Amino acid sequence: MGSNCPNSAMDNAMYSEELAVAVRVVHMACCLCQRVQDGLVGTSSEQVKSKDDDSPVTVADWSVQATVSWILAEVFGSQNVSIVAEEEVQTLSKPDSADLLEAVVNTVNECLSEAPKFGLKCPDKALRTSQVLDAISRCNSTGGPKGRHWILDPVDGTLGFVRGDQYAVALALIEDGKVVIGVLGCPNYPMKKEWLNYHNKFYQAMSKQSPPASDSWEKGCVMYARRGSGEAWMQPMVLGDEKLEWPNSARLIKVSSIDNPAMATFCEPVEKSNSNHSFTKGLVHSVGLRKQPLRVYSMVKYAAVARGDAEIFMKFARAGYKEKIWDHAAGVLIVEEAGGVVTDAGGRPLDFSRGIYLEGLDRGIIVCSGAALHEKIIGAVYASWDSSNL
Ligand SMILES: Nc1ncnc2c1ncn2[C@@H]1O[C@H](COP(=O)(O)OS(=O)(=O)O)[C@@H](OP(=O)(O)O)[C@H]1O
Ligand SMILES: [Mg+2]
Ligand SMILES: [Mg+2]
Ligand SMILES: [Mg+2]
Repeated sequence: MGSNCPNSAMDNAMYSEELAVAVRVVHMACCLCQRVQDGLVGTSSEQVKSKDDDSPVTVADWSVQATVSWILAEVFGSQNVSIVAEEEVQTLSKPDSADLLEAVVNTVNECLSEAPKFGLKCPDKALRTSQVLDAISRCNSTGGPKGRHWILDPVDGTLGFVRGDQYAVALALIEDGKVVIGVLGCPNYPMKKEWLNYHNKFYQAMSKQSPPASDSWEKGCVMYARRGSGEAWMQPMVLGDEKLEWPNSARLIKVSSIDNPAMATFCEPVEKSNSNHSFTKGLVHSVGLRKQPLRVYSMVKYAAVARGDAEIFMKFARAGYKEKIWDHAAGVLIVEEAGGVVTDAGGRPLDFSRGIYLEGLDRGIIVCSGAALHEKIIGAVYASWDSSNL
């Protein structure tokens, strides 16, 4: 997987600066999110808003989008950078959002002031409100089949984020419709799965051990991959107050080698409204999976498959829902380069070339550690679809 790119050597040289900047800015974003989440959990916060579709958005979502947008424009030149990202400024610009906007501006400036620790340039002076709003609203590209586009989900799994649980920062680069770089920051997904927080459900399902006593443990991680390299990497997340020297240490990650369904772990979205749990229950049963599903917020599900903590991730959204490219681009590339297989339920690769949606997606998304499990799942979808009422 992933090594079928004919120009891999050339591509490696071509994307090295983009990858280095993307990894660094995702580390910065992870620190930002961790600070906001620490301040959010347990408070009845005014810092969480509802969007038109009732989904949550927070200070962290806007602040990460502004920070990443500002850094990419600074390094590559704003006229050269096209960014497709989730958030808009409407809610933030409303008169009754003045406090929220102030919190975003402060959060962005605090984060950007730390850029030099990550080997990036910080602004000469703090950004003004209008500059922060510009940075957010500049991310209004719609991608497409030609040219380079950055794809950003500033906080994926915002629901998990506000609940003090798993979430991810996802940044990818597509060129001519193909994902060429993927970076996934997972601030609550420790380097070792045994260290998952004892209070979260993911931990309870995966581990029976106590979390480490030390507070300097590697609580979060950042994963990344470059198309065609056949390699995916993971670094410990850097805590904001630590002395840091780049390059950060990275270790190779690989998908699991388990291909026996009875031994395999399957993950899926937490919310029933985001994926049909009863349909996957039937599939899982017919394929012979025995373990309870791991319900995890966000693209941490891709991360879990990429580093071998789980073998399968499936998502079947309700009919009519169109998956967005920022919810998948980084995760798909990292899983593929780590040796896994990602397709729609018809067995076709996901198409990132057609704007902000994964147009033409056949029913759902199937992510597997290997071809054998993947074939079994696709076969089971075919066998059970007609009777599923989906
Ligand atoms: N109705 C519906 N159906 C399917 N998918 C939806 C739906 N609504 C939202 N979303 C998108 O799901 C993203 C979160 O997906 P997850 O797999 O993490 O789901 S869950 O939070 O674990 O339930 C979530 O990403 P974020 O908004 O970045 O959190 C959404 O883009
Ligand atoms: Mg998302
Ligand atoms: Mg999001
Ligand atoms: Mg959202």
